[in-house]
This record gives sequence, structure tokens and C-alpha cells, in this order.
Amino acid sequence: MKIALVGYGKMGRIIDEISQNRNHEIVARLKQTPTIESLNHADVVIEFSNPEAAFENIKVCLENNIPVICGTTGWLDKKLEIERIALQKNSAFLYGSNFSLGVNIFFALNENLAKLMSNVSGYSCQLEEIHHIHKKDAPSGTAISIAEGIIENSKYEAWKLDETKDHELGIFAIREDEVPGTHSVFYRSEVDEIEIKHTAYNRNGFALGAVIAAEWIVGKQGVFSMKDVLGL
Ligand SMILES: NC(=O)C1=CN([C@@H]2O[C@H](COP(=O)(O)OP(=O)(O)OC[C@H]3O[C@@H](n4cnc5c(N)ncnc54)[C@H](OP(=O)(O)O)[C@@H]3O)[C@@H](O)[C@H]2O)C=CC1
Ligand SMILES: O=C(O)C1=N[C@H](C(=O)O)C[C@H](O)C1
Repeated sequence: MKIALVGYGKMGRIIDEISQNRNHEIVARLKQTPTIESLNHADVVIEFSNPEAAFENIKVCLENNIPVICGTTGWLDKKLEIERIALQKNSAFLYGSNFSLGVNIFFALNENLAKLMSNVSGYSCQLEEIHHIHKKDAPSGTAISIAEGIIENSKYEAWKLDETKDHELGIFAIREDEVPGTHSVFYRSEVDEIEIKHTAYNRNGFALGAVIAAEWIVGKQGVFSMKDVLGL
């Protein structure tokens, strides 16, 4: 498969190595918005850039009918517009706030726990995410996905950074050293606490998941998520 990497930083470099180990050809390594020429006949684009660049990058690829796997976080206000373009152009788009297989299992676990906890009184929920000091967005895309999973399955109506009022789910975002990504969900009562936690030891799991998603999406049309790829 011919893969174009749009965004070639910490993630792009690891995806490059994993893709080659899986016998794919990297036909472009870009640090700016692509043109059809610079995409060099790619079968699929893997996009890990930054919140300001993602929308335009994805739009160019979809308009040229190249499927896109996007891992960039912090641009979700424009996601509906991208999904509309993907459908209109009969192209394919998949966004994942976190491509690690473990986190996608964690998402399902979190939704089930939220359902269970909504049947008992006396517990309140909070999220915490810890990332490296270079991260541009807060809260993390993963924390937003976790919060959405809780909101769909509980009394919480919205999420908010830091301190909250009733029916708001608090997310605490901590920036520390070179932490690759740690996410915890706490349910606390007067007498005890339940915690579920995912800790990424490095970025390899994110990168592998993105390559698996790219292998899966080629030849498909529509808007997808990692749930489709993993059959969850
Ligand atoms: N979904 C997931 O599983 C994961 C998502 N992420 C997300 O992925 C994104 C990238 O993370 P990471 O690789 O760590 O970040 P980096 O900052 O290391 O890399 C970003 C890259 O994008 C390049 N870039 C800048 N402007 C553009 C542009 N207009 N078009 C294309 N590329 C551009 C940068 O180039 P230059 O250096 O020249 O500025 C750099 O090479 C972030 O949003 C992060 O939150 C990260 C890990 C996992
Ligand atoms: O910026 C990062 O590094 C990460 N970003 C993603 C997010 O915002 O959730 C995924 C992962 O946690 C690493």
C-alpha cells in the first residue's frame, strides 16, 4: 500500500517505521498542507499534524478522493464539516482521538462502567489526563472521547475543564515532562473510590493502531471510527 504521511513529527516518524515493517511504501512525508502532486499517488493518507492545520489537510485529501486516517486532536469543532465533505465526495474518513488498541478497549469499559454507576447513588465522576509539556490542546482528544462515553450513559450533561457545577463532568489536564499519555476515570463516594486507568508506555501503540486503520480503510467509502476497525 502507498501511504502519504501528512505531519511528520513524533508520531509521523514512528508511523513511518511501523508502516515499512508491514511492507507498505511511504510515498510522501509532509510538514505542510498537501497538494495533489505532493501526495504522490498515495492510496491513503495518515494525518498527524496540529490543531490549526488538520482541517485544511484533510479537506485537500478528501477532495482528491484519497482516504484519510486522522489522529490530530484539538480541531473537533470542524469535524462535522469534514464528514460532510467525505460523504459528498464518496471518499473515506476515520478520526481516532487515540489509536491504541488498549485505549479503544478502555473506551468500551468506561461506557459499561458509566452505565453501571448510573444505577447507584452517592458517586460522582471525574477524569484526569496527563501528557507531555509540548501538547498543544487541552483536554486531550482521548479525555473528550471518554467524557462523551460517560455523558451518553449517565446523568452528566456536559464536560468542563477543572472545577464543575452539578451535572458537569470535570476533566483535569496535567502537563508533565515527556509523559506519552495517561488517562484515569474516578468514581468517588464518601466511603470509597473506583478508578480505571490507561497508561501508554510510549507512542508505538498509537502508531500501530493508525497503520492498522489505514490498511482497513482502503477501498471503503464513508465515515468511520476505530469501533468499526476493531469490530467493537
Ligand atoms: N490519535 C492518537 O492516537 C494520537 C494523536 N496525537 C495527536 O497527533 C498530533 C501530532 O502529534 P505529534 O506527532 O506528537 O506532534 P509533533 O508536534 O511532534 O508533530 C507535528 C508535525 O506536524 C507538522 N506540521 C506543522 N504544520 C503542518 C501543516 N500545515 N501540515 C502538515 N504538517 C504540519 C510539524 O512540522 P514542524 O515541526 O515543521 O512544525 C510536525 O512535523 C497532535 O494533535 C496530537 O495530539 C498524538 C499521539 C497519538
Ligand atoms: O498529544 C499527544 O501526545 C496525544 N494526543 C492524543 C490525545 O489528545 O488524546 C492521544 C494520546 O493521548 C497522545
